[in-house]
Amino acid sequence: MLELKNSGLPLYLDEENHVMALSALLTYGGFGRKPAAKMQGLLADETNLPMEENVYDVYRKIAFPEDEELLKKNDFCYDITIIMPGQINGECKKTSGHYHGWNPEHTNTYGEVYEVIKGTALYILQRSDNFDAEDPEDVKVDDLILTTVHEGETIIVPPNYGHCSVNIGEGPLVFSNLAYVPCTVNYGPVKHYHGMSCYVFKENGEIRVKLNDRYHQVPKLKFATVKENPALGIKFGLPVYKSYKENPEAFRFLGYPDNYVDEIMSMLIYHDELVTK
Ligand SMILES: O=P(O)(O)OC[C@H]1O[C@](O)(CO)[C@@H](O)[C@@H]1O
Repeated sequence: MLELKNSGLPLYLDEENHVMALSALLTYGGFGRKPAAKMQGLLADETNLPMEENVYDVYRKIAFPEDEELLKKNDFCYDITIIMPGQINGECKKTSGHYHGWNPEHTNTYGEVYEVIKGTALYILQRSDNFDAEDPEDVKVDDLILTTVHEGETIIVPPNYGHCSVNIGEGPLVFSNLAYVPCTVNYGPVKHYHGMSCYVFKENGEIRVKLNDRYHQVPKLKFATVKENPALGIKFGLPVYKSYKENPEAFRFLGYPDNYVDEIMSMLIYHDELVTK
């Protein structure tokens, strides 16, 4: 069993089947699995799909009992996703991809915090101001950023961006999310276009990106990595769970996104090429 030290929590990974074990000191609210069968309609090539093969697991609402009250007060949840290693017909394993819904109290949708505990993540971030258009054919993607996040680093998924997590490393990708519970999730537009605006492949160890031609128009790809922002509780090397516990007020942006959009966007560092390692 490998201790998932970057989480700062007593969590352990079975290195053979990539199932996570939680110490009995922690409570958790449930577990969900997405095998390839449940990813149908989202993958680049679905020929001879290995239906039973696991793509990812999500462990929801992890906490120490003494922290449950604080999480409940802020309406936050801390979950862990494990994306399995490997590819399906060359495409790196990934989550379904979704947008967060609008909320009448805010101009911007909710963001969320993703902390890479083990492995290397590529987050596909795509902004659409009309993702909820009545006719999904009208949906327009205005910005597309492929953001690489290394082990021990954290990204704030910016408000208004649909997001999909891709495992580009060799082993499993383990990441946590700290998110605002009342945030609604919209899968429809991503499903309509058979995935996000691009697909990520690994061929002979090289990462390759292919645009999804079901989208009528895809903006120029941008490539990014991330930087920390202690004012928003994001300090690399300091587990998000711990950072939140020490300074819950720093994470106010999760429930009140409107005043933080520019600051969150400024945490992305742009590059000319995709960062793969
Ligand atoms: O399968 P779903 O619902 O898209 O969830 C995938 C991801 O979304 C989250 O719920 C948060 O955005 C994560 O917990 C998980 O990685």
